[in-house]
Amino acid sequence: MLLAIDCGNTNTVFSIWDGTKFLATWRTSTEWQRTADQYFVWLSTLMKMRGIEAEIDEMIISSTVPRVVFNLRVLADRYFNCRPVVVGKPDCRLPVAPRVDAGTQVGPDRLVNTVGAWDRHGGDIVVVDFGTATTFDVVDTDGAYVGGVISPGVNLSLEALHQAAAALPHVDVSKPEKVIGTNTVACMQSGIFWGYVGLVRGICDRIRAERDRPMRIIGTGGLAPLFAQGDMLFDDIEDDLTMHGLTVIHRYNKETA
Ligand SMILES: Nc1ncnc2c1ncn2[C@@H]1O[C@H](COP(=O)(O)OP(=O)(O)O)[C@@H](O)[C@H]1O
Ligand SMILES: CC(C)(COP(=O)(O)O)[C@@H](O)C(=O)NCCC(=O)O
Ligand SMILES: [K+]
Repeated sequence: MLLAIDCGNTNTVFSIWDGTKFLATWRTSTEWQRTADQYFVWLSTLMKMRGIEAEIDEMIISSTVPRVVFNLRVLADRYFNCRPVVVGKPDCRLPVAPRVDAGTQVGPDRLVNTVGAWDRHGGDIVVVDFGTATTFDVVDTDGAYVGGVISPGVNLSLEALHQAAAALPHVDVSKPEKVIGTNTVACMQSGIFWGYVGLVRGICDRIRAERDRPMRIIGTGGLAPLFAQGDMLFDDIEDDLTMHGLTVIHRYNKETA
């Protein structure tokens, strides 16, 4: 069985696969101090509760936080007796090499999104991923990652407002009834919601214009469905795109070993 791990700056998602069959997924906060033993206790408890008996013998990791990879490698070695494939490391091959400036370290999550989108839809795609940052990953006609856009994440922006302005409270993101807010919270929610709708729309339009061809827009991340209520932003919303990409990269590395 394969354990695929997508470690973002806020949350780490574990998912378990029997070949291409999805079995289960669980989410924990990202903390680089967490040890292999802690991961194992947490994961094995959840697997037992779900009645998943078979043993994990393969692992793939994508991590935007370099420090957490050490303990995840220990987890693989100590408990699953395997050597993980780590996206972004020289010994992890990608189906199509990225075309970016020499020396650039592309976020592994963005490479994985690109591979997942290419496998499902072919090329000429933009993946919009609502994580800690909101990223736009552009997939060329041949499936290569050819760059994109990094914007501040939705919750990060809300938190920054709260931190920097004494009179602005912590608020959760939601779709406001009206654009013109008549209280502080409604004003902030409008700024974030309609601001991000405009940001996504504007950046995607400019990417399409720069590439001068139709591009399919795929939204992913927990907040994609919320922003899709504001405008026709996405052709598809695929919550499992990063995990799918991880399984594709894992299979590719196995087959080309
Ligand atoms: N369905 C959701 N509703 C509200 N907030 C969400 C939802 N899904 C994720 N978030 C928030 O969005 C932010 C990014 O989450 P996540 O996608 O896990 O980021 P990352 O991949 O960078 O770790 C976090 O602050 C998280 O709490
Ligand atoms: C842009 C990111 C911070 C997004 O991370 P996330 O929101 O998924 O935690 C991450 O992909 C990253 O650290 N990228 C490195 C720079 C780059 O992709 O060009
Ligand atoms: K992500």
